[in-house]
Amino acid sequence: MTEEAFDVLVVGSCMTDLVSQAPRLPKAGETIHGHKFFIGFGGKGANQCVQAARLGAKTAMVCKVGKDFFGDSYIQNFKDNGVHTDFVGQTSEAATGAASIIVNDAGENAIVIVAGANMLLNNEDLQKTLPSLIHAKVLVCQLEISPKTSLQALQMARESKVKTVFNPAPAIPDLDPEFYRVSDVFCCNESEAELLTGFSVASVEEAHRAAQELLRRGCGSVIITLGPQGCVVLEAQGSASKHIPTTAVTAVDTTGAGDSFIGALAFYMAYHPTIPLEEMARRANKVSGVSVQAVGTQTSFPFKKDLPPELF
Ligand SMILES: Nc1ncnc2c1ncn2[C@@H]1O[C@H](COP(=O)(O)OP(=O)(O)OP(=O)(O)O)[C@@H](O)[C@H]1O
Ligand SMILES: [K+]
Repeated sequence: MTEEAFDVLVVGSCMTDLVSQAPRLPKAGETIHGHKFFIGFGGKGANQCVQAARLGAKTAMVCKVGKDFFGDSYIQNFKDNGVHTDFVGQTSEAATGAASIIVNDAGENAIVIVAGANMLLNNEDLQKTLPSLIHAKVLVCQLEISPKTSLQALQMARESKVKTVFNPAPAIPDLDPEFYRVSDVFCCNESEAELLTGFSVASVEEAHRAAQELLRRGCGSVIITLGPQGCVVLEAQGSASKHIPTTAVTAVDTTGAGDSFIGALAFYMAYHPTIPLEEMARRANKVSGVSVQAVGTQTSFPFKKDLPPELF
């Protein structure tokens, strides 16, 4: 067992994106020629971990990949990004998570996600992280692995007084209410907030109302991200939520913006724990605002050296 100290631990998913660009989406039974193909590293957990690492966080990823080519190359990708891979398991029982994506010239897509090895990450894997987990500053979880494993990880962190960030994505309507109680920061986007609360979240005003409802369910604080409108932050019971607007940028590709925001938030919680959550959110807006100005997911995430020093 390793007992090296990691400040940010992410328990979550790894997915290999297999992207084909074609003039149109093929019909059932049809084969067509596309004009471009590329492989991307994705998965919400891995994306968030890579963004935190690029800002300078000492991170470890807790996940499961297949004993296959994509699993090997994902482990190399973590190493290339300075993410520790001590807790990346490889299984021969399932393939590395993959998303086969077809994008047509109108920018529409058709996607098949096979979660594969991600769904095999279990309690036994979490127990191996315990010596490191208890010394971590922040633990981050999402819902692209078994919800049971995510909840267990959040509970373990709570017991060790490690700060928890929970990103309920992709949202499930019947989320176990315990998730709220184990989240120090519950951070979601508009559509996730809508699905979870049943409220419409189409404006800043409506986001304020949804944030109050999510907080009422027991989390420590709530952030709802609002794309070009920044985010809404609600820090504690009885207080008012604040809108944290962001600077207008020319968005090229918003894929991964939410993950960039959460990775940055985890970085600030680990390394600047005394600054107010609103200020962390203001800075995370800036980091994710950079990511929307470049194509791809991890390829668009900024490094510390690309960002203004006042963010650190
Ligand atoms: N057009 C934009 N201009 C500036 N900042 C943006 C823009 N879009 C997103 N952001 C930043 O990224 C953060 C997260 O974006 P968003 O709320 O769209 O998350 P998301 O829906 O999870 O993203 P995605 O699903 O595209 O990864 C926002 O809070 C904001 O700070
Ligand atoms: K992007």
